Amino acid sequence: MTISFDPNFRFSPNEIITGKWNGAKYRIHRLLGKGANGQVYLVYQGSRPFAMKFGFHAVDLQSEVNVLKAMSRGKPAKEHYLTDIDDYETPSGNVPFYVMKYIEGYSLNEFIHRKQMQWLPVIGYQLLCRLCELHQAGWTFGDLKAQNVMVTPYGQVNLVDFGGSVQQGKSVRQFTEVYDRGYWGAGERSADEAYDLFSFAVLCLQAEDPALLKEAGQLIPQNRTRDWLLTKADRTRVLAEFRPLLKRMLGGSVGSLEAREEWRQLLRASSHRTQLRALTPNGRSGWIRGLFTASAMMLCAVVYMIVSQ
Ligand SMILES: Nc1ncnc2c1ncn2[C@@H]1O[C@H](COP(=O)(O)OP(=O)(O)OP(=O)(O)O)[C@@H](O)[C@H]1O
Repeated sequence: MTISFDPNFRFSPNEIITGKWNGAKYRIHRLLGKGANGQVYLVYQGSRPFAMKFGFHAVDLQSEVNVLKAMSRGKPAKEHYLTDIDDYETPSGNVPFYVMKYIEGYSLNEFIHRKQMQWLPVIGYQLLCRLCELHQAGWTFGDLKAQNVMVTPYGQVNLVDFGGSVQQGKSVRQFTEVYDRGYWGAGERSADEAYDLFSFAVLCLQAEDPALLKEAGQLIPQNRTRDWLLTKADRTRVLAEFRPLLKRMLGGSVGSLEAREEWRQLLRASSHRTQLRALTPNGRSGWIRGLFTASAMMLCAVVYMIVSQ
């Protein structure tokens, strides 16, 4: 019998989880995060780290597994994000879980806080790449928000929590209000590329202006409009060059492949300008200028590597 997992229950460090059907053993290390759908732990199999998600409800966990399986199709086994699906047997019944690649890093908000805002265009590009992969496979991510975007210490971007993902053409079933097109009266809650791109644009605006989430959450329904977001887009600084594209995403008039390509071009052009600025003498004193030049050159090197992949 499969049981619902009690949200207040916690596994202890060093507890061994043995899968009922596949027999794989994992050692619990620590809780990585918890949310509406389940708990995610960092576990080890020998010395290899993995992330293990226990679902509060088998049906929700199953739909996440379906997306992850679809995303792995056609890829070599070593590239699969999903590595095991099983049940954990307890005296009161089975608790379903799945095991995935452990993403060592920070959520988008934490990363920006640590690594500074100039990385935002690079992160944006990689996030668009992840969304394109999903869209090309026929899915919509659905619940795109800063907590569901993980950035590794080397600036690589991954999506986590596919609980809100649905096949294109269906209705979006899990969303977070401020990122939701419907909340802004800007379109249906239907799963399409434009739905994710709208959330992507809001996410970018929020990354530049963290107060946006609170302000937006307090708006009365009549004031929740696309125009309100467009005004915010006009105030972007780090993403100033990306404004027209962000506005088209808010307007639903661009597809994800086109957006990714345009973002790539803009990123490349803005990195050239950063490089020129870093190499041009200015009023900064010696060591400050050295630091500035070094960090600008590192950013440009990363951009070069990413856009030429
Ligand atoms: N593969 C992973 N590697 C590292 N950390 C992860 C991984 N998957 C999830 N996490 C962490 O666990 C947290 C909770 O996971 P997840 O978002 O899947 O749970 P949830 O119950 O579906 O949450 P929500 O209520 O937001 O839908 C994430 O925010 C992230 O910090």
